[in-house]
Amino acid sequence: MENKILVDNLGKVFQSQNDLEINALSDLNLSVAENEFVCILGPSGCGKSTLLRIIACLEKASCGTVFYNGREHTQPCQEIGMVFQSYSLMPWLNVLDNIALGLEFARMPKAKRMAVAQEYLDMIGMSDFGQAFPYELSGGMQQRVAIARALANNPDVLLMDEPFGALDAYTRILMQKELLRIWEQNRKTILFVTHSVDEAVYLADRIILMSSSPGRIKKEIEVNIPRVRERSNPRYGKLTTDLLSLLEEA
Ligand SMILES: Nc1ncnc2c1ncn2[C@@H]1O[C@H](COP(=O)(O)OP(=O)(O)OP(=O)(O)O)[C@@H](O)[C@H]1O
Repeated sequence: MENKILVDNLGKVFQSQNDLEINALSDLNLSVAENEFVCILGPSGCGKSTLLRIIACLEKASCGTVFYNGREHTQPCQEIGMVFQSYSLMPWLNVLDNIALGLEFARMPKAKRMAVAQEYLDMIGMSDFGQAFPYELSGGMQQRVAIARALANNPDVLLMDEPFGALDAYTRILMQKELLRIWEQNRKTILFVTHSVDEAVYLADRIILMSSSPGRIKKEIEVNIPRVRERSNPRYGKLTTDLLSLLEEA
């Protein structure tokens, strides 16, 4: 399989307010194949968000290179979409206009982009909320809209930074299923950051376990459990337990 994303020898040092150096990422090498679903799991502060932000070109690396489709990736682009931890909706736009925002930037005609936005609104189970404004929605609903907005742009690669962290358990499971359905139907490449071992085991083809100070890759684990994965499957339970103990050491 071809590499979609290749991260070569990446390092990131931040300068703190009191001029200390924070070694956020060091010696990081990672490849994500076309159509692969990769989860990044690791303790708080190990550099997961920084890694995603560098891949999206929202942050500069201190050293190393990111390649997209074999070419050095140096500028944010529509083909690589990102969903953040916080909802990041435009408060002055209603839900449909928020979802259609990227399509407007891409100069899609209004009628077409509204139809696409409605399609994704239906997908997230919020068909009747197109005219609502973000302040009228719960946190979980806002995050679903942010996910619909990212998907509506039809990116080739989707970078997702703990996108379901703020959702209630029931909605989270629904969204996980929905994301897998979309990924299988559209064969996207997904790099997904999560704190949840269960979420990583449910979603990923491969799990990248990171350790902190400095953030680096500790282990890569292929998840060879057929989908749809059942949480009652003993292999699911065993992998979850193994990952939890690895995380304790991370
Ligand atoms: N803009 C910044 N300036 C200074 N230090 C930063 C900055 N952004 C991140 N850091 C530091 O870099 C390290 C990695 O942060 P990052 O947010 O990438 O971790 P994370 O694994 O995503 O954490 P969490 O799981 O809690 O979201 C942390 O020590 C953090 O304090």
